[in-house]
Amino acid sequence: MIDVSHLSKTFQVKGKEIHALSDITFEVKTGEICGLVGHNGAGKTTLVKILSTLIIPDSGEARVEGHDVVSEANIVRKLLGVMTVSERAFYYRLTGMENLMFFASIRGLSLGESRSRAKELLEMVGLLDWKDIPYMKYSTGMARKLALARALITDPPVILMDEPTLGMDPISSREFRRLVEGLAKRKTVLMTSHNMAEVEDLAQRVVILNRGSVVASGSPQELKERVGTMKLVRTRSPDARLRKFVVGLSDQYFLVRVPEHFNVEGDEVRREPATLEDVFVSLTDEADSTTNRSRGGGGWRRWAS
Ligand SMILES: Nc1ncnc2c1ncn2[C@@H]1O[C@H](COP(=O)(O)OP(=O)(O)OP(=O)(O)O)[C@@H](O)[C@H]1O
Repeated sequence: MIDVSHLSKTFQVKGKEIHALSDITFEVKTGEICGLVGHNGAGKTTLVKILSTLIIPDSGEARVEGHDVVSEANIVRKLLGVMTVSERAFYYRLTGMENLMFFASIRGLSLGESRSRAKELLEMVGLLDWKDIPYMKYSTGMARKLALARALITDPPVILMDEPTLGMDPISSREFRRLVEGLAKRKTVLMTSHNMAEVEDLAQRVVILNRGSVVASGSPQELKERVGTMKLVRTRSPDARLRKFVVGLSDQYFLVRVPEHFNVEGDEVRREPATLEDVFVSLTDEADSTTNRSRGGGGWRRWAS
């Protein structure tokens, strides 16, 4: 179980305050997959880093299986499996098997235990045939599966995944989702993602972050019902308010997909129930490109070694 209560975190950059998280509250129950979504810079990674005990919040509280991530950080680390997109997470020249055995041994397993656990996990994620191949030969999908296997070494009750399927092809990411789904029955899973279809497919609970605040949370169904029906309208001149709803261009017209209650001048093309992507677009501001920093900061390396 993950319990986040009134959590805030501010960074100082060149004398300027960046409110990465402001008064965040939500919970994820055991057996649930929670999708954490938000634009670039919305605060997702900051939240995952706080839960992973890598950075400390300014105020509020976060608990993993009832343990405080700040005062009981050592206990929390043992309860977590963390999967990130960091390319530096594995040793390139070592095989999948050797990598997993290495990480198992630093988690305190004996050589024999490390070998059998590594084999068990490689089988589980479908990489047994690749166990003796160096990591540098792995495809993106295989590398992600190995990262999932590593997160599971100690069979932790809580799994945190930061954009786990980034860069994966549709078939690999579907396979990956089924793996996570199988796991999640016994665990608590929090994953960040920019892929709304993936979140809709996997998550029982969705938390939408906008500029560091929770703008909505609930099941995908609840959130979709909240937005209701969307209408597709052909219009000549979408004003600034409509910019984020533009889904295409046709001849001299813009196609905008807006919630039913929006007044838009133009011809209505069709109406459809809202998808999770519609919910996201409706409830969040446009992405702020200035917050799109490079990823994989030093903090994650603590999990990689
Ligand atoms: N170490 C840091 N120092 C200064 N500012 C930071 C730091 N980490 C994050 N931020 C800022 O905090 C805000 C939230 O960043 P965060 O990485 O949590 O967003 P995100 O939702 O994960 O974004 P993305 O989808 O691009 O990964 C951004 O404005 C970011 O620039």
